[in-house]
Amino acid sequence: MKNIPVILLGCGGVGRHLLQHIVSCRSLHAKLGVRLRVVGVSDSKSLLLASDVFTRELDDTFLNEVSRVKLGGSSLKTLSSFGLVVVDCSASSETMGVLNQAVDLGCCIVLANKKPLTAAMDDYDKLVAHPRRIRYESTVGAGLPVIASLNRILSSGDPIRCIVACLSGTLGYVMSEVEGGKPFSQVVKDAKSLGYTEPDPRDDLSGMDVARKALILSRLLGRRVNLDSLKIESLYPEEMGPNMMSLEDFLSSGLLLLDNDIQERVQKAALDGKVLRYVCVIEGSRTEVGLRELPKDSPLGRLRGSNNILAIYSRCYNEQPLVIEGAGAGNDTTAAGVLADILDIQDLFA
Ligand SMILES: NC(=O)C1=CN([C@@H]2O[C@H](COP(=O)(O)OP(=O)(O)OC[C@H]3O[C@@H](n4cnc5c(N)ncnc54)[C@H](OP(=O)(O)O)[C@@H]3O)[C@@H](O)[C@H]2O)C=CC1
Ligand SMILES: N[C@@H](CC=O)C(=O)O
Repeated sequence: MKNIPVILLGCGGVGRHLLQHIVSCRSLHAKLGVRLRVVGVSDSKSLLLASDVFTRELDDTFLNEVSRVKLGGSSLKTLSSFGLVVVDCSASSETMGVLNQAVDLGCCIVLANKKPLTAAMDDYDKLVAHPRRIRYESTVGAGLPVIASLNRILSSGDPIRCIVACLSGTLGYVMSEVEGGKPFSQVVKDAKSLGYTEPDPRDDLSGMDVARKALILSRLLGRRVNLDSLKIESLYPEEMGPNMMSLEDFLSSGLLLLDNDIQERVQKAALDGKVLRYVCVIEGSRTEVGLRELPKDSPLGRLRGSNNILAIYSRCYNEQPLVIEGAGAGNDTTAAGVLADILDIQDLFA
């Protein structure tokens, strides 16, 4: 039996679901000859570690208790009486230090968190220096096989010319719901409660979350670019940003101020038989993300709900792109993608 020690950073929607998946897949993993030994779990305030991370693990009853405590909105501190793959399911840029140390110690890293991969180029280089030891499939398209497919194309020497994609579950859901006449403010809140948005939905509405995904893909294609070189369209004005307005005020009053503008844009597009989609284009040295008016019956225009779609053009996929489409957000599917990443590096464990 292979033992894979795991430390989980971040135990919110995705992290909690991941723990539940790990516990419920015990018999499946046993058949595969693998055991995921969760030796540590952290939230923003505490780190729970098994008493000896080399020989012990947090047992399943305790992992279920961790999920229950986090579902109830409490801090892991409440369980602190109770010690490798380092799994980052936080949405924080502050995990970079721990991840760097993990790299130095030769640990494996699995990320749902996009921020470490979109930090400065030097930090990125260090993180991905050992490609066999890092997986980050869920950072783009949640559980969809986006990174794996791109890696296969690239490793076969097939140059990727262009990627056109809708990469935000939140913005996909929001745009297709407002088409049906629902107010923008309402559907953004719905997307948050469905687990599609980032902890602060302004990360989605500013285009920043899509830009991070676009940057991860651009860097995967070998481009030495940073976030500030991307063209990004925000759906709200600067004065509603996190530095100027609290999240509570944005959700309760700021969002309402955006309803009319979005409705007008949706109606204007509809007059020409078009719909609005938040699109990412990576072509040559250009990487940009923003709202586009697209024909209703185009592949991107037909996209519904939180689904993502990517069309990849290369020498082999020239006229007809390789298309990847499916659920692109949600705690469950994201956690499943993270779990698959952990299993994907099982060959590195005895
Ligand atoms: N939901 C989705 O559809 C998808 C999400 N992702 C990514 O998954 C990640 C997690 O999302 P989600 O679960 O929804 O977010 P949540 O806000 O629900 O959870 C984030 C967790 O991270 C913890 N945390 C915050 N800062 C730190 C830190 N410095 N060290 C350790 N833990 C920390 C929080 O602690 P506390 O509980 O104390 O606040 C919380 O437990 C995000 O990066 C997101 O972009 C990726 C693809 C799809
Ligand atoms: N907030 C993101 C979640 C996945 O990365 C989205 O809406 O796509």
